[in-house]
Amino acid sequence: MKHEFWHERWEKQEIGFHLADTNPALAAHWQTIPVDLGERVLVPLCGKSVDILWLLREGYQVVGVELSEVALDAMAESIEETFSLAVDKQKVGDYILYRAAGILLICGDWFAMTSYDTGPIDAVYDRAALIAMPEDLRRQYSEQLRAVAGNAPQLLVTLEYDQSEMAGPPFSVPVDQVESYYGDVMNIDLIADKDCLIDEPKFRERGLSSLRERVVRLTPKV
Ligand SMILES: C[S@@+](CC[C@H](N)C(=O)[O-])C[C@H]1O[C@@H](n2cnc3c(N)ncnc32)[C@H](O)[C@@H]1O
Repeated sequence: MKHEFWHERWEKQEIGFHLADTNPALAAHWQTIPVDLGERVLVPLCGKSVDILWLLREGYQVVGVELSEVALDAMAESIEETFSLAVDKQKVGDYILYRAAGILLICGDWFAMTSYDTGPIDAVYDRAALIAMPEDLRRQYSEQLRAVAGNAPQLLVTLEYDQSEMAGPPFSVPVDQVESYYGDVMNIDLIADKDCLIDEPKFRERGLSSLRERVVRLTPKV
């Protein structure tokens, strides 16, 4: 997707993907990810996800990457309110960095990011990031994730539906596609699979006849 598409979503607040509450899949399954408290969790394409607040509350450090300054201004405000701390915002090179103890939010293009920008990553939480990418960008997204986070374990929430019934985003990304992106170096375990069309009237209105949410755990092959 062009950057303009996402900037416009945030300017117009057309952000149907944003959840007011912690994603139940994160709360239910994060403990199955081999990462210790205090370690650094990367949240690519983070928007203003309240899942970041959950990870911080649990005791992890968080690195978020997001294109939209509107989103990260809102994220920084929630962090300040929730944890009563000041988030420092500074333009550094091509990025705007938001920093506080244990928190780094990078405003910039994911595809330009390096591991030098993010620092070392111990685990990844991908909700609505891989599935926000059209098919022609998905491999590049996964290669970028591997470049930035190496083989860090990952909790990935994906959706599967008949792509001919609805144009994304979100796009349908079946588990075998996840396997094709990461399976050479990661074990791919399907840890939850639910029919979620009943909870998603807006997708029913967009023409979907079936929608499954799949939670996938990726751990490095030894
Ligand atoms: C579907 S939203 C998901 C946001 C968040 N993960 C959540 O669960 O609410 C995708 C996000 O990716 C951001 N994004 C899209 N392309 C990007 C890029 N190239 N670099 C950084 N962020 C990007 C968009 O601005 C948008 O906030």
